[in-house]
Amino acid sequence: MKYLTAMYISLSESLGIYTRDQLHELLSNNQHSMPISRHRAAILQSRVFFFCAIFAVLVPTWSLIDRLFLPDSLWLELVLIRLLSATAFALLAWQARKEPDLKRARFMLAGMLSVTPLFYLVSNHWLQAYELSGTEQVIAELYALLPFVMIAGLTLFPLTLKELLAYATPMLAVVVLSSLPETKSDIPQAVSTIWLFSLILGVAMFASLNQLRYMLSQVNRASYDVLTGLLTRRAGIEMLDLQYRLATISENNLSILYLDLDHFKTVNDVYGHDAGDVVLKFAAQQLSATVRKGDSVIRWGGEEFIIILPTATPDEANDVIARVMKAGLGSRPDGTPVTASIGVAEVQADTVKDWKALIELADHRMYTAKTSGRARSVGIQETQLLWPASSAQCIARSTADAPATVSDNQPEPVAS
Ligand SMILES: Nc1nc2c(ncn2[C@@H]2O[C@H](COP(=O)(O)OP(=O)(O)OP(=O)(O)O)[C@@H](O)[C@H]2O)c(=O)[nH]1
Repeated sequence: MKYLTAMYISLSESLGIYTRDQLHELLSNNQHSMPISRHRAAILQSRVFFFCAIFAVLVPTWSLIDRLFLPDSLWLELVLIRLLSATAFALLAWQARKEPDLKRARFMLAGMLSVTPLFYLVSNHWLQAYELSGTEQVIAELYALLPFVMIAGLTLFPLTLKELLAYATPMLAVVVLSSLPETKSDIPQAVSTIWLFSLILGVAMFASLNQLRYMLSQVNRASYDVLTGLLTRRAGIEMLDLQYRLATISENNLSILYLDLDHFKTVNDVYGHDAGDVVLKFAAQQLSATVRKGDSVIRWGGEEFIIILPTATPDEANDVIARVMKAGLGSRPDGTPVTASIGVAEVQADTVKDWKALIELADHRMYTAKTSGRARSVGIQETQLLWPASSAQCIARSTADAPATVSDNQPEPVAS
């Protein structure tokens, strides 16, 4: 038992699994965030493209070798399936160049991994019908390596355990079926083939999971802001681009809120950067907790946030603002509420040409909210005062009255 526990620990460490979530991320893609799914789709599709393009050329080219060493009738049969396989690979390569999409990527990979076992089953059937010897025999033996090559190829794709099992099981079935011993003397050969295949499969799964783990850590690092846990600007741009395109294609609305915390600099200046961090972190948590599941909150800059609200109408965007108000953004170290100026823009009423124009518009409206006295939102037609006018004035006053510097040992901000 001790030995098994030690093995489990060392396996978890080598796969970088330290939390339950990390384990779930490796088991299935249910908990993968949008940036991860997008990156994985892009990697899978680009690799499927690469290998299918190579196989589309290599598979028919190999028939020159068959031509030299195999009987004519067998060569003709093999050419036929080589051409069919090459066509399938070329089609897959062509499809894999389309926009990355996880469903499509998995489908392409399944296609790629099925062509070779099918090719192997048919070629094996034909090869068995001939009495081959010498060089012919050697060439025939090379065909038997095809499933091993394919299973080893899994190492090149960052896959979850569920996907690996789904892809590997049919291949394992093909190998078991084609190795079934006809006589007692064939048993050792069959066992060693299946054993070798299982070993390579185990190593391939480990390598694939390791690659997924590495990809997850890289994407998470680039996509999530360390302080707030929100999407970084870089990941946010990808999300905006995607959501804008989805809204245009589906003719749905898309609203965005551009929030900038008011007089935030003074928190840093007066109470120190650490206190500023606490205020920022709390405000970010409040925003995340307020939005719906499909919405995204981005840390756009220092104390600037963008909330993407797919399909939201202006009324629904106002509902989100009302929820933000109800939850509050926390308090500054002096007890005054954290307020924000918000610019609202939307795809349908604001006729914009792309997501950049949408952001510019929301930014412009946020700036209008700032210059109109802060603590309010500005949309296409309306301006709403969100916090009582006294809040913003009070903050402005306290900013002016605040001592020049205060030690870092200030009371932490209190959630409102
Ligand atoms: N503590 C902390 N401060 C940050 C962080 N990122 C940016 N800031 C600070 O946020 C402040 C932003 O200040 P300004 O853009 O001048 O705006 P403001 O004081 O909020 O005033 P208005 O936006 O005009 O209401 C700067 O002092 C930055 O140093 C961060 O990660 N942590």
